[in-house]
Amino acid sequence: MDLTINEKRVLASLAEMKSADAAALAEKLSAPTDAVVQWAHLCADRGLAALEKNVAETVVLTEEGKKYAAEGLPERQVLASMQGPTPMGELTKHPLSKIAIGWLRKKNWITIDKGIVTANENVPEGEDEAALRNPIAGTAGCKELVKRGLAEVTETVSWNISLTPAGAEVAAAGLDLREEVGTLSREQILSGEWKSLPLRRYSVDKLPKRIYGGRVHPNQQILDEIRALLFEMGFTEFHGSIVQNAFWNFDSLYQPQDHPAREMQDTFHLAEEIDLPDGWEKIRDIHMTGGDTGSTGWGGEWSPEIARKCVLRTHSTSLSIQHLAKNPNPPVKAFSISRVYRRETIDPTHLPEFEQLEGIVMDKDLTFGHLLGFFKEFFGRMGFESVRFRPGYFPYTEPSVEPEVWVDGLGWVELGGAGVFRKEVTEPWGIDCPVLAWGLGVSRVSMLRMGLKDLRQLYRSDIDWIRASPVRRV
Ligand SMILES: N[C@@H](Cc1ccccc1)C(=O)O
Repeated sequence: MDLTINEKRVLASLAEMKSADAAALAEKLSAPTDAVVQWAHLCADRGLAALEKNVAETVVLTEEGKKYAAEGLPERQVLASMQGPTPMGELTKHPLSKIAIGWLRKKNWITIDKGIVTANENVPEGEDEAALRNPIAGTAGCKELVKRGLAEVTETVSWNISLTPAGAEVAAAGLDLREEVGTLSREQILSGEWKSLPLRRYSVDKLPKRIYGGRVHPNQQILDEIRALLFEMGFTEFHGSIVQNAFWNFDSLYQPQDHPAREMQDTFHLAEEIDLPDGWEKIRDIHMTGGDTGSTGWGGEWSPEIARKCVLRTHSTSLSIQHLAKNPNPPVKAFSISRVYRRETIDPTHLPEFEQLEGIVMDKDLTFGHLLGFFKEFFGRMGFESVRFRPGYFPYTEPSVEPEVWVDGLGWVELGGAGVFRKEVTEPWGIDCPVLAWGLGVSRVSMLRMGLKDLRQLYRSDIDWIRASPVRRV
């Protein structure tokens, strides 16, 4: 029989003690009682020991109960305070009257006649009062106290453990009580000593404790995946400052200075200003008259002061146009994953700070069809099978679309905007071939990939969620 060392120790001690209380056995074995009970149960499973469970109830008075044990129950105290027949109005002035009067009536300790309360004669100690003096579990008095919240019953479990005849036999045959060996030394192996050592058995069906190594945050994992995918598709990456002047965030993108997106409630405006780049006059002219692009422009005034004022970038298209201004010659195929900032009321699907995936492709002979084709390919590789396009509007693109992907259970989900940059946007920088451009909400993609209902989860330091959250294909 493959007894563990602990089972053997239990049997050996029982052989001496015959039968023992678990606590006594625990003391003899210098082990916690719980552990000893567990080992005894293992012996019992093999038919070598028998356990008898005893549940003892003990009654403990609550704080309130202790107080009444010293001062008497409220009804007893109020009764004692009465000197002859008392008007009810008078009696209710006693601080304990609220509790006491009900009990006085129920116990029939008083008689009330026309508002006058008279104490009855012969009011002996009740079972509850006796229990208050001497609480004995199980008595009617104690039950009453428990009901009134004056006492609590706790259960203590004790075990009596004894050897069965089979156990006695095993013990009598002799038990090897040497410590089991968990690791073998080189010497023990070479000398052959290992053959006679009591080796600890491995339990192969026990699960080990889970160890959590470090991991990349699931949201970052998705961002990394998107970057890798775009590099694979031949894109380069661009970066830029979070703080932009209105010129790059709005004006260079042919967004009129009175455009609602530029209002206080939509944008974080800063006190700083940044000077306009060389060639800014062209942008002014385009806004006012169309310059020499053939456009009519927006008309009206255009203020360089307004254009200098800084904002937290509201979209990464502000970086795209700067990348193009620096690289006006084809081909350009570049992307950026950047945080952008908008004044949003925080809710499960809106945050004032979120990531955008911005992309531009510039080359001779590119068409709108290439843009749609790119999305089919890109989203397909991201795990979204169906993509469709809804007409959209942006001041800087024509035509414009809003790509949507199909998500089972949600339907069509809008992911951002895209289009072909207008000549009002490209011509000032000497760009003369088509530029496909898009900006997508990456957090949306993350939510869909992780099956999240609340965007905020992505930014919470919720270690359990981070450990458990799978990043899956949609
Ligand atoms: N900037 C747009 C997205 C977009 C980018 C480029 C072209 C067209 C649309 C947005 O933030 O929603």
